[in-house]
Formats: sequence, structure tokens, C-alpha cells
Amino acid sequence: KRRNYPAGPIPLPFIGNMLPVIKEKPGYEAFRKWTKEFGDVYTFWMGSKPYIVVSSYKRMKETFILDGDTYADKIHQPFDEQFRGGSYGVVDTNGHLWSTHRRFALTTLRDFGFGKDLMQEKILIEVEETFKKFDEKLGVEQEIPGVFYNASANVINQLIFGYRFDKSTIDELAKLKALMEFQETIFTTFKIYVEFFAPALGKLLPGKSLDEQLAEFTVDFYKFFDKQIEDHRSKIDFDSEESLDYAEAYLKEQKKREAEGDYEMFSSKQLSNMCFDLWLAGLSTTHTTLTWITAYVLNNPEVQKKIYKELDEVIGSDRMVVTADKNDLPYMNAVINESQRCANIVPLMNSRCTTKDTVIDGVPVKKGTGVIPQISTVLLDDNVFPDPYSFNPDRFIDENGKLKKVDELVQFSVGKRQCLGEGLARMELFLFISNFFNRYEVTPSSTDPPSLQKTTMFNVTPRKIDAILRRRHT
Ligand code: HEM
Repeated sequence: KRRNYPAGPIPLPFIGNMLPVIKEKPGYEAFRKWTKEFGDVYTFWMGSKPYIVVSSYKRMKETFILDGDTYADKIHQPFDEQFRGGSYGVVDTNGHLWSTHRRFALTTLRDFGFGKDLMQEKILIEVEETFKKFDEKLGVEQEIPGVFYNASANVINQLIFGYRFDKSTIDELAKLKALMEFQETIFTTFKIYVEFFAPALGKLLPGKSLDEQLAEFTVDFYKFFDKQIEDHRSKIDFDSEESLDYAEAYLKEQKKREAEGDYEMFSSKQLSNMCFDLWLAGLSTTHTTLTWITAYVLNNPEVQKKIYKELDEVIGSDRMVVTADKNDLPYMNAVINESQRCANIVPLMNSRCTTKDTVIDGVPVKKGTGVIPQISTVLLDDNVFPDPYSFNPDRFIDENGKLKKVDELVQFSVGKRQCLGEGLARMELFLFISNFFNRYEVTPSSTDPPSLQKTTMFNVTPRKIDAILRRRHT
């Protein structure tokens, strides 16, 4: 079969090319080595399935960006439909359902950013809440990621369901957090790993199957979403023009469509799956990135000094940093960019699927072939980012001290399936991080700075961070 695909590493029976990926966590090196050996288009076998890997920005532009429609679909994952009860949501669906709901979610989120700027307002409420939490333990060791976690969860929950978790609902969040943590550990067990990449082989190994584990984790999540949706339904004012959260906007659209005789496109099952996708895609990515940025800064005292210098010159007090300040803080933006590049939290991207016969790099490719935009290789491309494993925010600063736009910074991916929450994520990262460092002198609590060691390929999360915070402006 290999003859029909671009050249690549020789696959082994059952496991394909997974061994080198698993061996060197979190999986970047195997892909970088193959790119050097076979070029920026090669074939990688996950179990017995071939995927064409595209691993340079130049080639991604020719394919996923300029010929976007050909790469708009995601590859079908049977386990996904199993736990959702059909083809629902936005992360794993294709065609008209996917494009309609992607557009609707994007428009709804964009509307929250206009007018009275609901999005920034909701994020700044959470920034203030993190301040209250951190201020309780000034001068003594305290844990940082947990506070960022609750804040990111509150932002996404505010935008989807219009409320934040307070004292009366904090147990609800604790349960959801435990579920998220359970989900993150599913893919760290050997059986599930094998089952994911070589289903036939994995199923023979002892232990709970991927389907069983996902069912366990999702059932309580859906209970939470369905309860929120029912609460909304009972209180909603269908005549109000402005929607204050995504669920409200969706229910209004559902009613409108039903009045026109369309009961399918905005179904209630689709709503719970959209909430599931937005909640999950939006929370762990943002929280993980906030934690990585803090970890990189604490490991680089020179960078931290420069952050403080810029904040002192531009902000100069403990007033809230807002999005209007963003252009005046190029170094802060460069630190966020470089942290995202180094954190590189998606070592192996989900595969797209060609929607028609096409040609990649001169090789004919059939409709329905898996093609992967391998962003982790681009983020570590030493032609663009020399010494790619070193943390150096200055690579994003130009000779005039301004922020440099670098196309290869593709942490939110490229093309039709690129991150739907990019605008929200960028705003959260900027507001949380710039306000955190503007308000606090942050020092690692022990003699060593936080570990930068990466864990598995599905879960590139940083280790625990304890730090001592002191107010910078009194
Ligand atoms: C630092 C934070 C984030 C990072 C690094 C990130 C990264 C990504 C990446 C790499 C993809 C895959 C795109 C592809 O398949 O090519 C993606 C997809 C997606 N992200 Fe994000 N994301 C972040 C935050 C968010 C937030 C806050 C939301 C919530 C609104 C979100 C919602 C989604 C959704 C729904 C998709 C699937 C889009 C589709 O298939 O059409 N993400 N994200």
C-alpha cells in the first residue's frame, strides 16, 4: 500500500510508526526527524492507517489555507459518535452541520466582543477574582495553576451559560474538574494508547476499553450541560434582542428555525454537544497555556525583569491592564507568543480528511485520505526559529522594538478547522498574564524554578507551580 503514498518511515505491523513517537515524549522529535529525512510531506502510519503529514508552513499554506475546502473535513473517529450518540458538535463533525454551527458559534462569540465588550468585561471580572484569591496568601507559598483553572472555567461558563461558579456552585466546578482530570488520564494508559492507534491490537489488552472509559467520563458532563440548558429554557425571554450567553442565542435560533419547519439543524442534542465541545476545547487549552507562560517566565529571570520594565513604563500603576493596552506592550505579547511556541501543546494534530481527489507535492491523493497539519514541527522549525528549544521572546521583536508578525507561529492551527476560540483565547492570555505580572512580584517558592518537563503527547501539561507573590505597587 505504501507505493500509493508519499515516502515516509517504514511502518511496523499493527503499530505503524507509533513507537518512535511514544518513545521520546511528548512526541515532537520523531516528526522533526522525519521532516529532515523525507521532506515536508511524508506518510506516517498510525496503526494500519496511513496519514499524509504536512510539516512546513509553506506547504500548509498551499494546502490547508489556499485550498481550504479540500481539507475542511475531519477524519471519522468511531468512538466519538459512540459517546455522543451520533454525529454532533463542531470538533468532529463535517459538512453542513459543522459549517453552520462553526459560523453560529463564531458569530455569537464575536458579538460578545462588540458593543459593550461583554467578553473583556467577563474576563476582567475573573482577573479581579484571581487577585482576591492570590491576595489571601501574599508573601507565602501558594499554588498558581488552580487559581487560573477556576478563572478559565468561569470565563467559558460565563460565555456559554451566563454564570460564574461562586460559593454556592463551586462543588459543581470541582466535580467537572475531576471529570476533566479523569479524561486527561484516559490517554495516558498503555491499553488506551494502543487502542487509539491500533484498535484491533488494543482491544485484546486487559482493562476497560476506550469506549467504556469515555462513556464513564461523558455521562456526568452531559448531565451538567442538560441541566443548564433546561434552566435556560425555563427562564428565557425569547423576545429580548440581545443574548447574554451562547445557550440563550442558540435556543432563540432553535425556536426561529422550528417556526420555519427545521427541527434538525439546531436540535437539543446538538446544543449539548456544542456546549461539550466549547467547554472542553476552551478550558484545558487556555488553562494549560496560562500555566506554561508562568513556568517559562519563572525559569527566565531576565525575561521577567524585562516584563516588569515594560509594564512600569507603559502602565506605571496597579490599574487594570485592558485590551486597549495590548499594542503598547510588545514585549508582553512576545512572551506570550514564545511561551505558546515552546509549550507546543498539540504534539500530534487531529487528522483532516480530503473532501475530493487532489495532489500534494506532486503526489495524487484520493478523496477521504487523512492529512495532518503538523503544527508542532512548524513551531520548532529551526530555519525560522533558530535554536528552537530555547525560550527567547526577543525572536518576536523587530529592530524597532515592535512585535514581529511571524506566519509560522501556528499554535491555533491553520485553514478551515483552525481554532474557533482563538480570539477569546488570545484575549484571556493577554489579560490574565499582563495583569498577573503587573500586580505581583512573582518568585519561585523553592530553590528551583517550576519544572518545564513535558508529559505525554495527549497532555502536554506543565508540572505544579508554587510561587510567592508580593504586591508591586503599594
Ligand atoms: C490557548 C488556547 C487554545 C489553543 C492553543 C487552541 C488550539 C487549537 C487547535 C490547535 C485546534 C485544532 C485545529 C485543527 O484541527 O486544525 C483547535 C480547535 C478548536 N478550538 Fe481551540 N485552542 C485554544 C483555545 C480555545 C478556546 C478558548 C475555545 C473556545 C471557544 C476553543 C475552541 C476550539 C474549537 C471548537 C475547535 C474545533 C474547531 C473546528 O473543528 O472547526 N479553543 N484549537
